[in-house]
Amino acid sequence: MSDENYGEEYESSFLGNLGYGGENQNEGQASSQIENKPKIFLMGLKRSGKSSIQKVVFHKMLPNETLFLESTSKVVKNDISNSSFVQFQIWDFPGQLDFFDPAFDYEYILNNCGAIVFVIDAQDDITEALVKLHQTIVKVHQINQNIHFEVFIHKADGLSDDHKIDRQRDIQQKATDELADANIHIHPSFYVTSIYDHSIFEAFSKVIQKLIPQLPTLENLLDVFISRSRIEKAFLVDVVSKIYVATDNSPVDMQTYELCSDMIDVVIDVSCIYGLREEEEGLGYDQQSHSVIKLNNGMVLYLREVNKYLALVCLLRESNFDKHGLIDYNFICFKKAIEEVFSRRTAQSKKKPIKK
Ligand SMILES: Nc1nc2c(ncn2[C@@H]2O[C@H](COP(=O)(O)OP(=O)(O)OP(=O)(O)O)[C@@H](O)[C@H]2O)c(=O)[nH]1
Repeated sequence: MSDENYGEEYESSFLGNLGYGGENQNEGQASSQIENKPKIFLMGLKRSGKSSIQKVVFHKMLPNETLFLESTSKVVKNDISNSSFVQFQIWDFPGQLDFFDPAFDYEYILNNCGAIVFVIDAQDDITEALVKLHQTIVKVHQINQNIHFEVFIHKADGLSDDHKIDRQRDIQQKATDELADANIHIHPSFYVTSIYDHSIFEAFSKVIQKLIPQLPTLENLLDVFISRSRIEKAFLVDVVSKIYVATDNSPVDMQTYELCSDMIDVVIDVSCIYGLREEEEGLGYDQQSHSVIKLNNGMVLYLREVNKYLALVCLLRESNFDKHGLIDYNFICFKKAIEEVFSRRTAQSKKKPIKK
C-alpha cells in the first residue's frame, strides 16, 4: 500500500503544551514522538459506524450529522492529544480495505498498536462480521500478543432491550467459541454501543484506560479522596472529549456518568457565553473553573479543575456537603498528587532517547 492511501488529520493544538512537538522541538523529534504514541485501530465491515464513532467522540460531531458521512476510502490517522493522560493515535481503516493484503505492511504498523476496536453493526447480519473479527484476531495475535481486542456491538439504539442482550450474548458466545476452537487464548472485551447515547463514550473510556500505565495510581487516589470526603462517585474526565480517564473502584452507573459529563457541558457553555471577555477565545476552562449544582433528589454535583485538560466531577449526598471545606482541602491534596504523577511521567518521557 502506498502513502497516498493515508489521510492525516492531526488535531495537534495541544501537542506543544505537552512536549509533543511545538516550538521547543525540532520537527524530526516531534514526528518521531507522534509515531511512538500508542495507536488504536478502528476496524470492521463497511458502514459499521467506525468513522461516526471517531467523529462523535473526538470531533464533537452531532450523531445526526454522521448520516451524511461518506464511506472512508483511505486510512485516516488522527492524533488525539487533548489530555495529559490521553495521548494516542486513532487509525480509521476503511471497511473495504483488506488489512492482510500482502502488499500492505501490516506487521510494521501492528508493532506500535495498543488496541484494536472492532465495530460490528448490531442491526445487520453478523455472520460476515464475525468471520472478519476471527480472522483479524488470529492474524494480529501471531504478530503482536500485547494488543487489546475490543469489540463494539454497535448501533444498539435500533434494538429493543431484550434484543440487545440476545445480540450481545450471541456475538460474544460465537466469537469466544471460535477462538477457543482455534486454540487461541484471547478474551476480547465486548461493549454494547451507540453514538446516540453515552454508551460510546463509556466504552471508549474503558478502551483508553487500558492504555494508561498510571491507571492504578489514579484509581487509588480517587478511592482515598472519595472515602475521606464522603463522596459517592468521582470521575476524572478529559474535558474536551468527556472520556473519563479514571474513576474510583465503585461500579459505574451510566446515568451518573451522563450527569457528570453533562455538568462539564454546562460549565463550559456558561463560561464560554458569560465568562470570556469579548476579545478572548477558548474553552472558558481555567484554574478557577469550579462549580456546585444541587439536584432536586438530594444529591450534589461538584466539579473542580485538575489541570488544563482534566476535571474532577463528583456526585455526593447533600447532607454530606455540609463539610465542603473538608472536601475543598482534600481536593487540593488530590490535585497535588495528580500533578506529581503527571510531572514524573513528563520527566520520564523527556529522558527517553528518540528512536531514529
Ligand atoms: N442508528 C445508528 N446509526 C449509526 C450509528 N453509528 C453510525 N451510524 C450510521 O452508520 C452509517 C455508516 O457510518 P460510517 O461511520 O460512515 O461507517 P464506517 O464504518 O466508517 O464505513 P466505511 O467508511 O465504509 O468503512 C452512517 O449513516 C451513520 O449515521 C449508531 O450508533 N446508531
